[in-house]
Amino acid sequence: MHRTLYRKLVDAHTVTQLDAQNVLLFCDLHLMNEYTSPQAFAGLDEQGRQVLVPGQNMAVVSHVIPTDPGAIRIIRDAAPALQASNLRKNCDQHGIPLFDTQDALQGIEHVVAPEHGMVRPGMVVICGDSHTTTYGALGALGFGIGTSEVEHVLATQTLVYRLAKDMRIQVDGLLPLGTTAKDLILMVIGHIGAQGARGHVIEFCGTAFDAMSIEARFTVCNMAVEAGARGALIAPDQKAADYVLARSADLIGPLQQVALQHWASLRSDAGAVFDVEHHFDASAVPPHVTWGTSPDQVAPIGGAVPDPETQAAGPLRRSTEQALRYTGLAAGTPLEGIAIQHVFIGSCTNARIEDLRAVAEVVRGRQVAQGVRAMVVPGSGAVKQQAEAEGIARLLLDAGFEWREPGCSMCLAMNGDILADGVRCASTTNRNFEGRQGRGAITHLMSPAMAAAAAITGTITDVRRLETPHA
Ligand SMILES: CC(C)[C@@](O)(CC(=O)O)C(=O)O
Ligand code: SF4
Repeated sequence: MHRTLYRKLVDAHTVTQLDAQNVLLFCDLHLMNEYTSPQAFAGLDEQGRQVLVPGQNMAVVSHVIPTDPGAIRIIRDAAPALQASNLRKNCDQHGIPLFDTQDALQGIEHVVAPEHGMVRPGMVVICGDSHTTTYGALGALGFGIGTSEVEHVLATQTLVYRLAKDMRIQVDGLLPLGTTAKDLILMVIGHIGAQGARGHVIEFCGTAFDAMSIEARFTVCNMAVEAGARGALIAPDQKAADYVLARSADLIGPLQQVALQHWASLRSDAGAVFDVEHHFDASAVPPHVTWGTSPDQVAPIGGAVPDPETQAAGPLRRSTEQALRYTGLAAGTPLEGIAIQHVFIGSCTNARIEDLRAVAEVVRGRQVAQGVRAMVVPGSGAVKQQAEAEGIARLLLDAGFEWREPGCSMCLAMNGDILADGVRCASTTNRNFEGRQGRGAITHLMSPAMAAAAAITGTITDVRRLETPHA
Protein backbone atom coordinates (compact mmCIF):
# COMPACT_ATOMS: atom_id res chain seq x y z
CA MET A 1 0.00 0.00 0.00
CA HIS A 2 1.37 3.46 -0.84
CA ARG A 3 2.07 5.47 2.28
CA THR A 4 2.70 9.13 3.05
CA LEU A 5 5.85 10.11 4.92
CA TYR A 6 3.66 10.84 7.93
CA ARG A 7 2.22 7.33 7.97
CA LYS A 8 5.67 5.81 7.50
CA LEU A 9 6.92 7.66 10.60
CA VAL A 10 3.88 6.64 12.66
CA ASP A 11 4.14 3.01 11.52
CA ALA A 12 7.85 2.89 12.40
CA HIS A 13 7.06 4.18 15.91
CA THR A 14 3.91 2.18 16.63
CA VAL A 15 4.44 -0.09 19.63
CA THR A 16 0.95 -1.48 19.33
CA GLN A 17 -2.32 -0.56 17.63
CA LEU A 18 -4.84 0.31 20.33
CA ASP A 19 -7.90 0.72 18.08
CA ALA A 20 -8.76 2.00 14.59
CA GLN A 21 -7.74 5.55 15.45
CA ASN A 22 -5.15 5.22 18.22
CA VAL A 23 -1.70 3.67 18.60
CA LEU A 24 0.81 3.47 21.40
CA LEU A 25 3.59 5.60 19.90
CA PHE A 26 7.27 5.47 20.85
CA CYS A 27 8.85 8.92 21.23
CA ASP A 28 12.53 9.33 20.38
CA LEU A 29 12.99 12.70 22.07
CA HIS A 30 10.94 14.48 24.72
CA LEU A 31 11.67 18.17 25.29
CA MET A 32 10.51 19.99 28.39
CA ASN A 33 10.29 23.54 29.65
CA GLU A 34 9.61 24.96 33.09
CA TYR A 35 6.00 25.77 32.21
CA THR A 36 4.49 22.39 31.35
CA SER A 37 6.57 19.92 33.31
CA PRO A 38 6.01 20.49 37.08
CA GLN A 39 2.74 18.57 37.38
CA ALA A 40 4.14 15.65 35.38
CA PHE A 41 7.08 15.18 37.71
CA ALA A 42 4.79 15.55 40.72
CA GLY A 43 2.65 12.74 39.30
CA LEU A 44 5.71 10.49 38.88
CA ASP A 45 6.84 11.18 42.43
CA GLU A 46 3.38 10.48 43.86
CA GLN A 47 3.45 7.03 42.26
CA GLY A 48 7.10 6.46 43.10
CA ARG A 49 7.92 6.06 39.41
CA GLN A 50 11.21 6.83 37.70
CA VAL A 51 11.89 8.35 34.28
CA LEU A 52 12.29 5.36 31.95
CA VAL A 53 14.96 6.77 29.60
CA PRO A 54 16.41 10.03 31.01
CA GLY A 55 18.79 10.44 28.07
CA GLN A 56 15.86 10.69 25.62
CA ASN A 57 14.57 13.75 27.42
CA MET A 58 15.99 17.28 27.55
CA ALA A 59 14.85 20.39 29.40
CA VAL A 60 15.35 24.14 29.10
CA VAL A 61 14.25 27.17 31.06
CA SER A 62 12.83 29.35 28.29
CA HIS A 63 9.49 31.00 29.04
CA VAL A 64 10.03 32.76 32.38
CA ILE A 65 13.71 33.65 32.14
CA PRO A 66 14.60 37.38 32.13
CA THR A 67 16.35 38.62 28.98
CA ASP A 68 17.77 41.90 30.33
CA PRO A 69 21.06 42.66 28.58
CA GLY A 70 24.03 41.09 30.33
CA ALA A 71 21.87 40.30 33.37
CA ILE A 72 22.84 37.57 35.80
CA ARG A 73 19.49 36.05 34.82
CA ILE A 74 18.03 35.81 38.30
CA ILE A 75 14.26 35.23 38.15
CA ARG A 76 12.97 37.66 40.74
CA ASP A 77 9.23 36.82 40.86
CA ALA A 78 8.48 33.95 43.24
CA ALA A 79 6.16 31.85 41.01
CA PRO A 80 8.37 31.68 37.91
CA ALA A 81 11.46 31.28 40.10
CA LEU A 82 9.76 28.24 41.65
CA GLN A 83 8.99 26.82 38.19
CA ALA A 84 12.66 27.07 37.27
CA SER A 85 13.91 25.62 40.58
CA ASN A 86 11.40 22.78 40.32
CA LEU A 87 12.65 21.94 36.85
CA ARG A 88 16.25 22.03 38.11
CA LYS A 89 15.37 19.75 41.07
CA ASN A 90 13.43 17.31 38.88
CA CYS A 91 16.14 17.11 36.24
CA ASP A 92 18.79 16.53 38.92
CA GLN A 93 16.65 13.85 40.58
CA HIS A 94 15.93 12.00 37.32
CA GLY A 95 19.20 12.58 35.46
CA ILE A 96 17.65 14.63 32.64
CA PRO A 97 19.93 17.02 30.70
CA LEU A 98 18.98 20.63 31.44
CA PHE A 99 19.98 23.93 29.81
CA ASP A 100 19.59 25.96 32.99
CA THR A 101 19.33 29.72 33.48
CA GLN A 102 23.10 30.22 33.84
CA ASP A 103 24.02 28.00 30.87
CA ALA A 104 25.67 30.00 28.09
CA LEU A 105 23.83 27.83 25.54
CA GLN A 106 20.38 28.19 27.13
CA GLY A 107 17.52 29.29 24.91
CA ILE A 108 14.13 28.40 23.49
CA GLU A 109 13.72 24.62 23.26
CA HIS A 110 12.79 24.74 19.56
CA VAL A 111 16.00 26.60 18.75
CA VAL A 112 18.33 24.74 21.15
CA ALA A 113 17.38 21.13 20.32
CA PRO A 114 18.13 21.23 16.56
CA GLU A 115 21.29 23.30 16.90
CA HIS A 116 22.80 20.56 19.11
CA GLY A 117 21.99 17.79 16.65
CA MET A 118 19.35 16.30 18.95
CA VAL A 119 16.69 16.21 16.23
CA ARG A 120 17.20 13.86 13.29
CA PRO A 121 15.11 12.87 10.26
CA GLY A 122 12.62 10.13 11.05
CA MET A 123 12.36 10.89 14.74
CA VAL A 124 9.21 11.46 16.77
CA VAL A 125 9.85 14.54 18.92
CA ILE A 126 7.35 15.76 21.49
CA CYS A 127 7.11 18.60 23.98
CA GLY A 128 4.47 20.19 26.17
CA ASP A 129 4.43 23.03 23.67
CA SER A 130 2.39 23.45 20.48
CA HIS A 131 5.31 24.78 18.41
CA THR A 132 7.01 21.39 18.45
CA THR A 133 5.80 21.14 14.86
CA THR A 134 9.04 23.03 14.09
CA TYR A 135 11.00 19.79 13.67
CA GLY A 136 9.16 18.80 10.53
CA ALA A 137 11.79 20.94 8.80
CA LEU A 138 14.23 18.08 9.39
CA GLY A 139 11.76 15.35 8.45
CA ALA A 140 10.97 14.58 12.10
CA LEU A 141 7.39 14.29 13.34
CA GLY A 142 7.11 16.88 16.11
CA PHE A 143 3.95 17.77 17.98
CA GLY A 144 2.75 19.31 21.24
CA ILE A 145 1.37 17.23 24.09
CA GLY A 146 -0.64 18.01 27.24
CA THR A 147 0.67 17.91 30.82
CA SER A 148 -0.92 14.53 31.59
CA GLU A 149 0.79 13.06 28.53
CA VAL A 150 4.13 14.46 29.71
CA GLU A 151 3.90 12.24 32.77
CA HIS A 152 3.09 9.18 30.63
CA VAL A 153 6.07 9.89 28.34
CA LEU A 154 8.46 10.35 31.24
CA ALA A 155 7.39 7.01 32.70
CA THR A 156 7.20 4.99 29.45
CA GLN A 157 8.77 7.05 26.58
CA THR A 158 5.48 6.37 24.77
CA LEU A 159 2.10 8.01 24.49
CA VAL A 160 -1.40 7.16 23.30
CA TYR A 161 -1.51 8.86 19.93
CA ARG A 162 -4.59 9.58 17.81
CA LEU A 163 -3.81 9.31 14.11
CA ALA A 164 -4.16 12.49 12.07
CA LYS A 165 -5.15 12.87 8.44
CA ASP A 166 -2.75 13.78 5.64
CA MET A 167 -2.60 17.21 4.01
CA ARG A 168 -0.13 18.16 1.29
CA ILE A 169 0.75 21.78 0.60
CA GLN A 170 2.81 22.11 -2.55
CA VAL A 171 4.50 25.42 -3.26
CA ASP A 172 6.42 25.81 -6.49
CA GLY A 173 8.50 28.66 -7.81
CA LEU A 174 10.95 30.88 -5.97
CA LEU A 175 10.05 33.48 -3.35
CA PRO A 176 10.60 36.96 -4.80
CA LEU A 177 13.20 39.33 -3.35
CA GLY A 178 11.98 40.76 -0.03
CA THR A 179 9.59 37.86 0.57
CA THR A 180 10.60 35.22 3.13
CA ALA A 181 9.41 31.90 4.51
CA LYS A 182 7.49 33.86 7.17
CA ASP A 183 5.52 35.67 4.49
CA LEU A 184 4.79 32.37 2.76
CA ILE A 185 3.42 30.64 5.86
CA LEU A 186 1.41 33.74 6.84
CA MET A 187 -0.10 33.73 3.33
CA VAL A 188 -0.93 30.01 3.61
CA ILE A 189 -2.55 30.46 7.03
CA GLY A 190 -4.52 33.42 5.69
CA HIS A 191 -5.67 31.24 2.80
CA ILE A 192 -6.65 28.03 4.62
CA GLY A 193 -7.59 29.62 7.95
CA ALA A 194 -6.48 29.18 11.57
CA GLN A 195 -8.32 25.86 11.64
CA GLY A 196 -7.72 24.95 8.00
CA ALA A 197 -5.40 22.07 8.83
CA ARG A 198 -7.21 20.95 11.99
CA GLY A 199 -6.74 17.22 12.56
CA HIS A 200 -4.15 16.98 9.78
CA VAL A 201 -0.38 16.65 9.53
CA ILE A 202 0.83 18.88 6.70
CA GLU A 203 3.54 17.73 4.31
CA PHE A 204 5.10 20.76 2.66
CA CYS A 205 6.73 20.09 -0.70
CA GLY A 206 7.63 21.74 -4.00
CA THR A 207 10.50 23.68 -5.48
CA ALA A 208 9.97 26.58 -3.08
CA PHE A 209 10.89 24.33 -0.15
CA ASP A 210 13.76 22.68 -2.04
CA ALA A 211 15.22 26.17 -2.41
CA MET A 212 14.67 27.13 1.25
CA SER A 213 17.35 26.97 3.94
CA ILE A 214 16.72 24.69 6.90
CA GLU A 215 16.14 27.73 9.08
CA ALA A 216 13.45 29.00 6.71
CA ARG A 217 11.86 25.56 6.82
CA PHE A 218 11.88 25.77 10.64
CA THR A 219 9.86 28.99 10.38
CA VAL A 220 7.25 27.40 8.13
CA CYS A 221 6.86 24.22 10.18
CA ASN A 222 6.82 26.18 13.45
CA MET A 223 3.73 28.07 12.31
CA ALA A 224 1.86 25.06 10.89
CA VAL A 225 0.14 24.78 14.27
CA GLU A 226 -1.33 28.26 13.66
CA ALA A 227 -3.38 26.64 10.89
CA GLY A 228 -4.49 23.99 13.38
CA ALA A 229 -2.08 21.32 12.12
CA ARG A 230 -1.05 18.45 14.40
CA GLY A 231 2.31 18.25 12.73
CA ALA A 232 4.32 19.37 9.74
CA LEU A 233 6.84 17.53 7.61
CA ILE A 234 9.29 18.31 4.82
CA ALA A 235 10.96 15.25 3.33
CA PRO A 236 14.64 15.36 4.39
CA ASP A 237 17.00 16.19 1.51
CA GLN A 238 20.75 16.81 1.30
CA LYS A 239 20.32 20.18 3.01
CA ALA A 240 18.65 18.50 5.98
CA ALA A 241 21.32 15.80 6.07
CA ASP A 242 24.11 18.36 5.94
CA TYR A 243 22.47 20.42 8.72
CA VAL A 244 22.19 17.41 11.03
CA LEU A 245 25.58 15.85 10.22
CA ALA A 246 27.30 19.17 10.91
CA ARG A 247 25.87 18.92 14.44
CA SER A 248 26.23 15.19 15.08
CA ALA A 249 29.76 14.13 15.95
CA ASP A 250 28.52 10.56 16.55
CA LEU A 251 27.32 10.04 12.97
CA ILE A 252 30.60 9.08 11.31
CA GLY A 253 31.81 6.18 9.16
CA PRO A 254 29.38 3.24 8.81
CA LEU A 255 26.88 4.86 11.20
CA GLN A 256 26.67 7.90 8.93
CA GLN A 257 26.08 5.69 5.89
CA VAL A 258 23.26 3.86 7.65
CA ALA A 259 21.71 7.16 8.70
CA LEU A 260 21.93 8.68 5.22
CA GLN A 261 20.42 5.54 3.70
CA HIS A 262 17.51 5.65 6.15
CA TRP A 263 16.94 9.39 5.69
CA ALA A 264 16.82 8.93 1.90
CA SER A 265 13.87 6.57 2.38
CA LEU A 266 11.87 9.18 4.29
CA ARG A 267 9.49 10.45 1.62
CA SER A 268 5.91 9.81 0.59
CA ASP A 269 5.37 7.05 -1.94
CA ALA A 270 4.56 8.29 -5.44
CA GLY A 271 1.06 6.85 -5.21
CA ALA A 272 0.35 8.00 -1.66
CA VAL A 273 -3.07 9.59 -1.23
CA PHE A 274 -3.54 12.80 0.77
CA ASP A 275 -6.88 13.72 2.30
CA VAL A 276 -6.46 17.38 1.35
CA GLU A 277 -4.11 19.12 -1.11
CA HIS A 278 -3.31 22.79 -1.68
CA HIS A 279 -1.08 24.32 -4.34
CA PHE A 280 0.50 27.78 -4.27
CA ASP A 281 2.89 29.72 -6.48
CA ALA A 282 5.73 31.21 -4.43
CA SER A 283 6.73 33.71 -7.09
CA ALA A 284 3.51 35.67 -6.55
CA VAL A 285 3.80 36.07 -2.76
CA PRO A 286 4.53 39.59 -1.39
CA PRO A 287 5.48 40.35 2.24
CA HIS A 288 2.53 39.82 4.61
CA VAL A 289 1.44 41.44 7.88
CA THR A 290 -1.35 40.54 10.26
CA TRP A 291 -4.00 43.20 10.95
CA GLY A 292 -6.06 41.32 13.53
CA THR A 293 -5.88 39.03 16.55
CA SER A 294 -5.45 35.70 14.85
CA PRO A 295 -2.61 34.63 12.53
CA ASP A 296 -5.16 34.13 9.74
CA GLN A 297 -6.22 37.79 9.94
CA VAL A 298 -3.41 38.70 7.60
CA ALA A 299 -2.95 40.53 4.29
CA PRO A 300 -0.24 41.42 1.76
CA ILE A 301 1.64 44.58 2.76
CA GLY A 302 -0.04 46.46 -0.10
CA GLY A 303 -3.45 45.59 1.33
CA ALA A 304 -5.74 47.26 3.84
CA VAL A 305 -7.67 46.39 6.97
CA PRO A 306 -10.84 44.61 5.78
CA ASP A 307 -14.29 46.13 6.17
CA PRO A 308 -16.58 43.82 8.17
CA GLU A 309 -19.53 45.44 6.37
CA THR A 310 -18.38 43.65 3.22
CA GLN A 311 -18.40 40.28 4.99
CA ALA A 312 -21.46 38.08 5.31
CA ALA A 313 -23.06 38.22 8.75
CA GLY A 314 -21.71 35.39 10.91
CA PRO A 315 -18.58 34.27 12.83
CA LEU A 316 -16.09 35.67 10.30
CA ARG A 317 -17.67 39.12 10.36
CA ARG A 318 -17.93 39.08 14.16
CA SER A 319 -14.30 38.11 14.56
CA THR A 320 -13.26 40.89 12.17
CA GLU A 321 -15.34 43.43 14.12
CA GLN A 322 -13.82 42.24 17.41
CA ALA A 323 -10.32 42.35 15.97
CA LEU A 324 -10.76 45.92 14.75
CA ARG A 325 -12.10 46.95 18.15
CA TYR A 326 -9.08 45.42 19.84
CA THR A 327 -6.42 46.64 17.40
CA GLY A 328 -7.95 50.11 17.13
CA LEU A 329 -7.79 50.00 13.32
CA ALA A 330 -10.50 51.41 11.04
CA ALA A 331 -11.76 49.39 8.10
CA GLY A 332 -9.95 50.28 4.89
CA THR A 333 -6.80 51.54 6.63
CA PRO A 334 -3.79 50.70 4.46
CA LEU A 335 -1.41 48.39 6.33
CA GLU A 336 1.60 50.32 5.12
CA GLY A 337 2.02 53.43 7.21
CA ILE A 338 0.38 52.26 10.46
CA ALA A 339 2.50 53.74 13.26
CA ILE A 340 4.15 51.31 15.69
CA GLN A 341 5.80 52.04 19.04
CA HIS A 342 7.63 48.77 19.60
CA VAL A 343 9.53 46.19 17.56
CA PHE A 344 10.19 42.68 18.88
CA ILE A 345 12.58 40.42 16.97
CA GLY A 346 12.71 37.01 18.62
CA SER A 347 10.85 33.73 19.31
CA CYS A 348 11.13 30.12 18.15
CA THR A 349 9.70 31.24 14.82
CA ASN A 350 12.31 33.81 13.81
CA ALA A 351 15.34 34.23 16.09
CA ARG A 352 17.99 32.03 14.48
CA ILE A 353 21.19 33.40 12.96
CA GLU A 354 19.70 33.65 9.46
CA ASP A 355 16.89 35.81 10.84
CA LEU A 356 19.32 38.15 12.58
CA ARG A 357 21.43 38.42 9.43
CA ALA A 358 18.30 39.47 7.54
CA VAL A 359 17.61 42.14 10.17
CA ALA A 360 21.21 43.41 9.98
CA GLU A 361 20.97 43.70 6.18
CA VAL A 362 17.99 46.03 6.51
CA VAL A 363 19.41 48.01 9.44
CA ARG A 364 22.91 48.58 8.02
CA GLY A 365 23.55 52.32 7.71
CA ARG A 366 20.23 53.24 9.36
CA GLN A 367 18.89 54.15 12.81
CA VAL A 368 15.87 53.09 14.85
CA ALA A 369 13.16 55.75 14.45
CA GLN A 370 12.64 58.29 17.22
CA GLY A 371 10.09 57.05 19.74
CA VAL A 372 10.38 53.38 18.80
CA ARG A 373 11.70 50.78 21.25
CA ALA A 374 13.30 47.92 19.28
CA MET A 375 14.32 44.68 21.04
CA VAL A 376 16.31 41.81 19.61
CA VAL A 377 16.28 38.55 21.62
CA PRO A 378 18.38 35.71 20.10
CA GLY A 379 16.75 32.27 20.17
CA SER A 380 19.67 30.73 22.04
CA GLY A 381 23.11 31.42 23.51
CA ALA A 382 24.71 29.83 20.46
CA VAL A 383 22.81 32.19 18.15
CA LYS A 384 23.77 35.13 20.38
CA GLN A 385 27.46 34.19 20.33
CA GLN A 386 27.46 33.73 16.56
CA ALA A 387 25.67 37.04 15.96
CA GLU A 388 28.20 38.80 18.20
CA ALA A 389 31.08 37.13 16.38
CA GLU A 390 29.66 38.28 13.03
CA GLY A 391 29.34 41.88 14.22
CA ILE A 392 25.55 41.79 13.99
CA ALA A 393 25.09 42.68 17.67
CA ARG A 394 27.37 45.70 17.37
CA LEU A 395 25.59 46.91 14.24
CA LEU A 396 22.17 46.60 15.92
CA LEU A 397 23.32 48.29 19.14
CA ASP A 398 24.84 51.18 17.15
CA ALA A 399 21.54 51.53 15.29
CA GLY A 400 19.61 51.84 18.56
CA PHE A 401 18.31 48.32 19.09
CA GLU A 402 18.40 46.58 22.48
CA TRP A 403 20.55 43.40 22.29
CA ARG A 404 19.22 41.00 24.92
CA GLU A 405 19.81 37.54 26.42
CA PRO A 406 18.05 34.49 24.90
CA GLY A 407 14.56 33.32 25.84
CA CYS A 408 10.89 33.42 24.80
CA SER A 409 10.80 37.02 26.03
CA MET A 410 8.09 39.21 24.52
CA CYS A 411 6.63 36.44 22.39
CA LEU A 412 4.23 36.19 25.29
CA ALA A 413 3.68 38.12 28.51
CA MET A 414 5.03 35.42 30.82
CA ASN A 415 8.28 37.03 31.90
CA GLY A 416 9.55 40.56 32.48
CA ASP A 417 9.19 41.51 28.80
CA ILE A 418 5.61 42.80 28.63
CA LEU A 419 4.05 45.51 26.46
CA ALA A 420 1.85 48.19 28.00
CA ASP A 421 -1.83 48.59 27.14
CA GLY A 422 -2.34 50.10 23.68
CA VAL A 423 1.26 49.73 22.49
CA ARG A 424 1.42 48.55 18.86
CA CYS A 425 4.24 46.10 18.12
CA ALA A 426 5.84 44.84 14.90
CA SER A 427 6.69 41.29 15.92
CA THR A 428 8.51 38.29 14.38
CA THR A 429 6.52 35.89 16.57
CA ASN A 430 3.74 33.45 15.70
CA ARG A 431 0.68 34.55 17.70
CA ASN A 432 -1.14 37.90 17.76
CA PHE A 433 -3.96 36.93 20.13
CA GLU A 434 -5.53 39.60 22.35
CA GLY A 435 -3.16 40.30 25.26
CA ARG A 436 -0.46 37.96 23.96
CA GLN A 437 2.35 40.45 24.48
CA GLY A 438 0.66 42.29 27.34
CA ARG A 439 -2.87 43.31 28.36
CA GLY A 440 -4.23 45.59 25.63
CA ALA A 441 -1.01 45.34 23.58
CA ILE A 442 -1.43 45.02 19.81
CA THR A 443 0.70 42.55 17.83
CA HIS A 444 1.37 42.65 14.08
CA LEU A 445 3.09 39.45 12.92
CA MET A 446 5.66 39.81 10.15
CA SER A 447 9.08 38.67 8.96
CA PRO A 448 12.38 39.78 10.55
CA ALA A 449 13.16 42.00 7.53
CA MET A 450 9.73 43.67 7.74
CA ALA A 451 10.12 44.16 11.51
CA ALA A 452 13.51 45.77 10.92
CA ALA A 453 11.99 48.09 8.31
CA ALA A 454 9.27 49.04 10.81
CA ALA A 455 11.93 49.86 13.41
CA ILE A 456 13.67 52.19 10.94
CA THR A 457 10.55 54.07 9.79
CA GLY A 458 8.36 53.80 12.91
CA THR A 459 5.54 52.46 10.75
CA ILE A 460 4.54 49.17 9.15
CA THR A 461 6.67 49.35 6.01
CA ASP A 462 7.17 47.38 2.81
CA VAL A 463 10.83 46.47 3.25
CA ARG A 464 11.18 46.34 -0.55
CA ARG A 465 10.56 50.09 -0.69
CA LEU A 466 13.04 51.24 1.96
CA GLU A 467 15.26 53.95 0.55
CA THR A 468 18.93 53.14 0.15
CA PRO A 469 20.64 54.16 3.39
CA HIS A 470 22.47 57.45 3.33
CA ALA A 471 26.20 56.79 2.85
C1 LIG B 1 1.97 29.87 26.29
C2 LIG B 1 3.31 29.32 25.90
C3 LIG B 1 3.82 28.43 27.00
C4 LIG B 1 3.31 28.58 24.58
O1 LIG B 1 4.66 28.22 24.31
C5 LIG B 1 2.44 27.35 24.70
C6 LIG B 1 2.35 26.59 23.42
O2 LIG B 1 2.78 27.06 22.34
O3 LIG B 1 1.81 25.51 23.53
C7 LIG B 1 2.82 29.45 23.49
O4 LIG B 1 3.67 29.93 22.70
O5 LIG B 1 1.61 29.70 23.40
S1 SF4 C 1 9.06 31.54 21.69
FE1 SF4 C 1 6.87 31.94 21.92
S2 SF4 C 1 5.87 30.44 20.64
FE2 SF4 C 1 7.96 29.74 20.95
S3 SF4 C 1 7.85 28.37 22.73
FE3 SF4 C 1 8.36 30.41 23.50
S4 SF4 C 1 6.38 31.32 24.01
FE4 SF4 C 1 5.93 29.56 22.71
